[in-house]
Amino acid sequence: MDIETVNSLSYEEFIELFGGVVERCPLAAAAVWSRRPFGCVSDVEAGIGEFIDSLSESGKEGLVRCHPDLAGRELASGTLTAESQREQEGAGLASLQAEEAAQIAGLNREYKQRFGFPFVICARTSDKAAILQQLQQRLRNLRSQELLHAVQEIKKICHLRLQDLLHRAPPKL
Ligand SMILES: NC(=O)N[C@H]1NC(=O)NC1=O
Repeated sequence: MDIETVNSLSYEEFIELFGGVVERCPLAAAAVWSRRPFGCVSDVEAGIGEFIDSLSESGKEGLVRCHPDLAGRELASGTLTAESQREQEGAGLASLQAEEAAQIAGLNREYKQRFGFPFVICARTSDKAAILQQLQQRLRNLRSQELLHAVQEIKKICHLRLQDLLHRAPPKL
């Protein structure tokens, strides 16, 4: 999809297409709408990045909380967003041994208790071993470091989701 196509989308079409690039936060796409026309496709990503950076600390925490647990209940029940389902399956989280699943669930719980938001990592640039290692390591961070880290991971997830969309054929909306 080229930039002319992106610029020609109505607000509703734009949100339908880009509303999920930040997990369960269509506001991120809605916030960049007024920046049209975009000069190039990476302007969309830059705009979303700036929107995220402009959030207050509690806003950033809210953004992190929009993310489902990795290998959590929603993966088991098939109620994740299509994007998250694909990402978690790709990292091997849908086929964990019972012991691995219990270990990740325990660490996710510990992480949430310590920081008050879920552990977020870009699953597509990771695998289950790296996720487990990162969970253990990041649990030792300060809360402020972790919030920054989680926001960086959200931007990576957003980048890859945008790449998927932009390399797709133009939408038939
Ligand atoms: N908790 C968490 O990291 N969730 C996610 N990571 C990812 O790549 N997709 C997600 O939904």
